[in-house]
Amino acid sequence: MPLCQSMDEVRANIDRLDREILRLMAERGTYVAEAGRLKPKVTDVVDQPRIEQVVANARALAEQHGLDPAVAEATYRAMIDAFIAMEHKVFMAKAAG
Ligand SMILES: C=C(O[C@@H]1C=C(C(=O)O)C=C[C@H]1O)C(=O)O
Repeated sequence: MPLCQSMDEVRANIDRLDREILRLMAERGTYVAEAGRLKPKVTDVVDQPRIEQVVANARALAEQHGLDPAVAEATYRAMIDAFIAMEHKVFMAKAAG
């Protein structure tokens, strides 16, 4: 049973889901900023074991929801890279006083 009858319908649904994803990404970003505020040393900003744990969680959740885990992993690695850049800025602003 197809989900959509037209490309307009496909894109309306993608846009609807992107609004939710972006709202959740913004909320996620507030906690990444908190990490930048709480970490004592700049070398703590990139925590490789934690990154691998987040990616493994994303792959497992993707499988549960019927998403290709490779898509989840690529998306999460790109997202975490961008959040780390943001966290680094927060850390440097804090360190500058
Ligand atoms: C938020 C953290 O900082 C970084 C960002 C992460 C993320 O976006 O999930 C994970 C690991 C960190 O390198 C953290 O250490 O938990």
